[in-house]
Amino acid sequence: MAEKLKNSKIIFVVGGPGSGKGTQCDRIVKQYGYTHLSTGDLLRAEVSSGSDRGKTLSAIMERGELVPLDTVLDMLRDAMVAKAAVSKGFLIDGYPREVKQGEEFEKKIGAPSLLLYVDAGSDTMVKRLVKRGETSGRADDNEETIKKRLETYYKATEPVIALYEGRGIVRKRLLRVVIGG
Ligand SMILES: Nc1ncnc2c1ncn2[C@H]1C[C@H](O)[C@@H](COP(=O)(O)OP(=O)(O)OP(=O)(O)O)O1
Ligand SMILES: Nc1nc2c(ncn2[C@@H]2O[C@H](COP(=O)(O)OP(=O)(O)O)[C@@H](O)[C@H]2O)c(=O)[nH]1
Ligand SMILES: [Mg+2]
Repeated sequence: MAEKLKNSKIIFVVGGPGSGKGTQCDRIVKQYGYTHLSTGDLLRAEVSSGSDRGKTLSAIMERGELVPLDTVLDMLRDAMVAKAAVSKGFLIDGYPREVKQGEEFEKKIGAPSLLLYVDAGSDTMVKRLVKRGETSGRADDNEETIKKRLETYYKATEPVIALYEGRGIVRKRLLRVVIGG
């Protein structure tokens, strides 16, 4: 376990593509001052760096698939360690994406105190992502990749929510009720 992260408060933020994870995290940061780390953003930063590793990652992301667990967990841990001294707590957005990711995170870093489940229907998610794609410049915000991302989400990520529900630490936010749309 990373020694520096031993006493950190950890909140997992899980939800489908376009469900509003990033939007909710921004609000929580404003209110509570937590540190927001999005695995998607960390991966996109690696892609932008033009490294060989970034090229491999980019191809996987454009297919709407999950990148290898070790890659994403190493990146996430480095980012957390870098902020450990100044952070009141971590909002981990987009991780775990599969049950195994949760298990490995707990072995190497620690247990979450909460899982925030950002829920939205698939029609809503698709609509938002297509709209976001008009300006986001993200290679995966196109209809074909969006479809694949949704499939990956329902198959690999939904079981994560059931796992933590069993522990009684899931909180659900119905965004349509909170903000509308
Ligand atoms: N924890 C992870 N494990 C494996 N692959 C990941 C992980 N996080 C992100 N990725 C990869 C696969 C995703 O399709 C891609 C983009 O992730 P992300 O930015 O979280 O987009 P998303 O489709 O879940 O939601 P959104 O675009 O709404 O933020 O990066
Ligand atoms: N109408 C509406 N749009 C939202 C809401 N939350 C997020 N969005 C929009 O939906 C898109 C995806 O949101 P984002 O926070 O990036 O979701 P993420 O992919 O889960 O991180 C963005 O264009 C947001 O502006 C909401 O509650 N209502
Ligand atoms: Mg996001």
